[in-house]
Amino acid sequence: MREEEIETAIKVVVVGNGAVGKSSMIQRYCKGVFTKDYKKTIGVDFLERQIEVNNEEVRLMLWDTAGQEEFDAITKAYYRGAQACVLAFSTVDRDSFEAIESWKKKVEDEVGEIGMVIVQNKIDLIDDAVVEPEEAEDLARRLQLRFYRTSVKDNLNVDEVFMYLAEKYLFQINCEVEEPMEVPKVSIGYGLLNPGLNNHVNEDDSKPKVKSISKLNKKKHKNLSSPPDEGNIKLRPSKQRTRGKKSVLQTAKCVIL
Ligand SMILES: Nc1nc2c(ncn2[C@@H]2O[C@H](COP(=O)(O)OP(=O)(O)OP(=O)(O)O)[C@@H](O)[C@H]2O)c(=O)[nH]1
Repeated sequence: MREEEIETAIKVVVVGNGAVGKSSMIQRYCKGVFTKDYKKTIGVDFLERQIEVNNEEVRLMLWDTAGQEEFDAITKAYYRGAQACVLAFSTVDRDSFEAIESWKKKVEDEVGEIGMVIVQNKIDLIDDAVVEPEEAEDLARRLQLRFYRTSVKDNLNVDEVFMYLAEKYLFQINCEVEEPMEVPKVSIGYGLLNPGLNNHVNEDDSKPKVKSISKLNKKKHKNLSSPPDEGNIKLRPSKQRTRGKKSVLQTAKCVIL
């Protein structure tokens, strides 16, 4: 098989307290839109986007999970098979910041150690911030995770978050892609120093391929081998997601932090 025929599929779960902007982030990234309306996610939702990383086609499957504890039993079943994770909190919600570690644990309890990133969203509301910049940076340092500040509203740093996770994952499975961006694990001041970066919506640029699965509509979800209440969610992307081409997912040989 020629190398260019191989396509990688990465399951990314986006977790964090309610209303931190998880759904908005995924919608922004996959559809290029932002809406001010808040519609609580019930259970899980799913979108995907195909991107190119280091000349390699990568299909990102982004799983949007409900932030409310009442949905924990449902959402954690969907963590299984995840290869990367966004831990999100909001600039204007102290509780959401303090919950980051417990979100990390919830995901790791299901899937073990995977590539993760901490995201402080709603940085456009920095004037009303309830988390000191150093606190967030300290947390990221302590957990040894890359840290991004984003504004989904202003489309700031959203692409960078997912690109980082994709590059990190490719590095892990191929051991030949360079670790992205030679910056410390805490990527601070990014959005603040360069507020013009990516602050516009341009759907044509990204030409995302979007496939949505309505909330809790499991039957339509071709990626599942069994419904979540059976507690046995498995991704089978090789044929489904790669149109019959072999996935490189099984070829993992090395791990980096
Ligand atoms: N100002 C500002 N508002 C944002 C931003 N991102 C999201 N929001 C708003 O925050 C609210 C909650 O966003 P959602 O994306 O629904 O939050 P969620 O984390 O998916 O919430 P749950 O489904 O309850 O878990 C919405 O009103 C969004 O418009 C941002 O970057 N800046």
